Amino acid sequence: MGSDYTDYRDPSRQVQRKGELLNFRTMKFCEIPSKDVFGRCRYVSSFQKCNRVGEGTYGIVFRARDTVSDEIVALKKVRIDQDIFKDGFPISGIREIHILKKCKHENVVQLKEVVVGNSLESIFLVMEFCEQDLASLLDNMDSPFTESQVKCILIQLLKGLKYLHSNYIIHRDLKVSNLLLTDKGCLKIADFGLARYLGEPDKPMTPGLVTLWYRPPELLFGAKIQTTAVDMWATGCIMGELLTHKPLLPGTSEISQIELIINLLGTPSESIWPDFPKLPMAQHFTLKVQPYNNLKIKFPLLSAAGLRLLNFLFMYNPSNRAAAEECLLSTYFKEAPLPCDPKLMPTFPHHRDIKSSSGKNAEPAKRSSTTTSAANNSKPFEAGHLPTISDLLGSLIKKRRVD
Ligand SMILES: Nc1ncnc2c1ncn2[C@@H]1O[C@H](COP(=O)(O)OP(=O)(O)OP(=O)(O)O)[C@@H](O)[C@H]1O
Repeated sequence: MGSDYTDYRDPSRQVQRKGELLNFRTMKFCEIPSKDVFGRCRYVSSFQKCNRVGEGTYGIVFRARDTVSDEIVALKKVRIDQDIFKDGFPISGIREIHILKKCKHENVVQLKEVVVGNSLESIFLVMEFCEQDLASLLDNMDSPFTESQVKCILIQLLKGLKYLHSNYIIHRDLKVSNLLLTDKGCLKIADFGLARYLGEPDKPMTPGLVTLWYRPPELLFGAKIQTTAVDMWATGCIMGELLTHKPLLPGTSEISQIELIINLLGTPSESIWPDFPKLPMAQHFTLKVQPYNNLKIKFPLLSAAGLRLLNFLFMYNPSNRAAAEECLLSTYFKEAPLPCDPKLMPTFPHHRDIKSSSGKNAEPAKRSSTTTSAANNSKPFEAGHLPTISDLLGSLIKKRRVD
């Protein structure tokens, strides 16, 4: 390695050199291994914005056309604001790039490239385009999914999760709006802004991250360590939502979320969950006593195998909760009605084709990227030196440190 590993805190050395990255744990520069260099980023002006398809906490997503290849893609503008370095790790956008770059599975949304606008903060993820997300689909469907469609969706979700978990990636924000569906019936897990590698970082993870309705009891009771079981609880909530066509546990606060869980599954106890009394919040709450598991009442039409699967996903003790691989072996997927083939999933009307609010649908995406105040304050990239992803990450980290 040719890097001199100079300490970042040396004031004469605070500029990242080409091909280097600041390791923010050691605060030293290190050379980027060639396998991790993604190539030069294109400008976002190579894309023509068609319409906005979604907006989440961390970014706006557009349907766009690659003017070079003519391909339709999803362009997610990464929102770069105050949350950099929050809980000791760079912003969600950087996490998302880092993790998605490593993922290659048909049930995980594919990151094609990262493109840049006129400023350092203007960064876009170019992803394969998916015509639907399950949240807007559920909101707009006249009749619920059939059970065989639900099974088809669940199997794909579980395959995607099996891949992620076997690669030590925890998604941490599974919910219907983060599950995309192509017109070919292929489900893709998206939005890796909160994803983490299992066991990383060393310090405890923030417990309040997973969206409330999908948040598992261990996080509600303040567990600091998160495992892949977090995603499996969310999978149980998604299974319930797909079957009943409405959110299963729509709590309005952490307390009401805990109450809804207890109403459905009974009160947790040390006998079924030995670590429970040790959790920080377990000592603060006096829990309502509810001795019954009401899953069978909530899902009267679900087969015994379906109920077994749901119960396995809803184990209070995260160590006993079903793993994705185990769920895929469930009898539920082998009994009638059998899961439909993804190719036979119906094509649903496209509900998200909202016209861009500016009314300038065919404007190049670059236009919108230059209107943010952050963009206006920033130095444009020099012509002839398009950054690499590593340059971008390094610049962002440096900027925030200096700020
Ligand atoms: N690849 C894609 N193809 C089509 N639509 C997409 C794609 N990625 C995201 N979307 C749409 O944009 C919405 C928001 O995207 P995403 O969840 O990645 O953003 P976010 O800011 O991280 O959201 P959240 O608030 O859930 O954290 C999704 O619900 C979906 O409707």
